[in-house]
Parts: sequence; structure tokens; C-alpha cells
Amino acid sequence: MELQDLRNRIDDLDDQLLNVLNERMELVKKVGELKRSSQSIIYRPEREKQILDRLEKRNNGLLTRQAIDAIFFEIFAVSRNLELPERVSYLGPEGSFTHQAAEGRFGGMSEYLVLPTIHSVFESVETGRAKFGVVPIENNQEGIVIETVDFLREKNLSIVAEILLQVHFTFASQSDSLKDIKRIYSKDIAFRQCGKFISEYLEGMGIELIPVDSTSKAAKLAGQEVDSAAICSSISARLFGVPILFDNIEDSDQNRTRFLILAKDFANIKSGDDKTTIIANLPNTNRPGVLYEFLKDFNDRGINLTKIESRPMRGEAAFRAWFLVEFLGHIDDEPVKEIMHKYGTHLKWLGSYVRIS
Ligand SMILES: C=C(O[C@@H]1C=C(C(=O)O)C=C[C@H]1O)C(=O)O
Repeated sequence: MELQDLRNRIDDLDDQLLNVLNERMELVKKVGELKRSSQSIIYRPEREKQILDRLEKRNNGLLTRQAIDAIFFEIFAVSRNLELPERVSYLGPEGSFTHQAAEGRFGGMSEYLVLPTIHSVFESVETGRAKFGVVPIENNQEGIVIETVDFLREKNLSIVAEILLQVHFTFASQSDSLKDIKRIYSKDIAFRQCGKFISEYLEGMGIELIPVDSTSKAAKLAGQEVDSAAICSSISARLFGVPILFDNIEDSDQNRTRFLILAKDFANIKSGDDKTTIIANLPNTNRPGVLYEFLKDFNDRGINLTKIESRPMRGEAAFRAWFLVEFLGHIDDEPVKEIMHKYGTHLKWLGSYVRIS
């Protein structure tokens, strides 16, 4: 078939797609009206998951699950904006991995509020300046993001969903020869995560490694100086127009960051494959076995714990800790309810949401 024939057929299909999408939007609009009249929540991650799972099962074409997710997350985001535009804040700067995570879930059309600190993201959601906030919570090579964990306890926000992002770093510079590069900008954590690339390609060349606040700031600087380079995300290299010389330069291809979407007073309906996050301020009984007994309650009920992170009780002279605890299951599951009831105000429920990781 000739190129023009193929393109004509693509045009026909696009016409059909456009009609079907418009038809879908009509239905979404009606759902929006129903939700508004019953004051219910617009964003339903568990419904979106159900749609994606169903499509994956039905799929017999070239599209991978990842591709289906990417296309449909965009459709969902456009739909939600039609139901009610909702602003999303995220930990910036633009081009950060959190930006990438937020856009992956809320699409290119949402209104974004770029904020400089994790604290300001929490605050924007608390004050209602944004409906949703996106923050990192952990990296599987570097561990927990302490600021996020501490604000989860301090503030009164709910976890709506989690996002998992595979972290890839690129080496970007306006110079096309490594010999001409005098300095590399990046975040200290990124220098660490790309140690092998740096020692194999750049050692002994007298190149200075300069840590800056964010990888997108690194990209911005590398865009202003021809003899500099940045180790940054591909999204920020593109944002600042710095050519990418090497892609995926991280030591480990297992490098993933987990992000949380936060909102005020949000509760998901059970999806059947959920995760729950709670804060445990266990009773200060001064007897052995308090933590052991708490964990045993999960074990006895066959609840799979996925994380326990210990943090200090600030403002006390004693060395006491509180815990961020995550497990598989939903707050409406009977065994989970039992534990919540047993410990009462010692536990704070942050959310039950569709499990991704
Ligand atoms: C249309 C709805 O609202 C939102 C949009 C969805 C969609 O586009 O299919 C799905 C879930 C919600 O996040 C719905 O709840 O069904």
C-alpha cells in the first residue's frame, strides 16, 4: 500500500476516534452531573483501574498495557476536567520527576501549581488552593522521603492514590564532545545513582561535579553554558532545550520512585487490590512487646505488611518513636476494621487506595 493510502486510512480511523471520544465525553458529562447532584467525588481511581484492567484483558492488538495506561490516563484526565476542573499541585520545579509523575496521572490539560517544597504542596491542598497534591514518598534505592512521612502525620490529608515511576537519568549537554565539558550539574542523589557512568566515561578528565537543588535546575544551567552538562530527567532536558547525549545512565535499572496523590477528606471505594497507609502512635506502656504485639495482630489476621518506617516523636526528651505502616487491604476489610477498632485513637488512617507497587 502506498503512503498516501495508509495516511487516508489513518485519517478515517481518526475521524471515528474523534466521534467515539466525543460520545464518551457526553456520557462523562452526565456522570459529572449525577456526581454533582449527590455531592460525590469526581476522581475515582478504582473505577479507572477497573477500566484499564478490563481493556488489558480484551486487548489483542499491538498496544502494551503501558501504552493503554498512557492513552487512557489522558482520556480520564480530560474527562475529569470536563466534569469539574481541579487544580493539581506538585513538588517542582518543572521538569522534576514529580512533575513527570503528576502529568502521567493528571494529563497535559490539567491546571498545575508548581511548588518549591513538600510542605507547600501539603499546604496548598489543606487550604484548598489545589484539589490534589503530588509528592514523592520513597525511592527504592535511597529510601524514604522523611519530609513527606512527617507531614503525613502532622497534617490532615488523605492518600488518594500511589504512582510508581521508573527513574531514568540522561546526560545532556550543548557540547557534542565530552572533551569540551568542564562541569556537570546535578542533584547529589543523581550523582550517586549514576556513579558507574561517571567513572567509566568521565573519570580523569578533570570535570567538576557541581551539586544543585534539583536535576531540572541542572538542566537549566547546562542550557546556558556550552561547556557544561547536566545529569537530569529527559523531561527537563527537553524543557530547557539541552540535547541528550546519553540516555538511561543510571547504575541500576531497578531505580523506582513512589509518589502519593493527596487530597482533603478523600475515601476510595474498595477495588479488590488495595493498599492502606496508617500512622501508629503506639501506647507508651513501658513494657516489652508493644510493637511485637501490634505486628502480631496483622500476622494473626493474614494481613501482608508492606512497610514499617520508624520516626522520632519530636518535642519529647525520651527516645520514643511513631510508625508509618503500610499493608495490603482496604479499611473496609473486616480484619483491618478489627485492628483499627482495637487501637482506636492510637492509629490514624491516611487512606486505602489502588495498589500499584
Ligand atoms: C466518568 C467518571 O469520572 C472520572 C472519569 C472516568 C472516566 O473517564 O472513565 C473514570 C473515573 C473517574 O475518575 C466515573 O466516575 O465514571
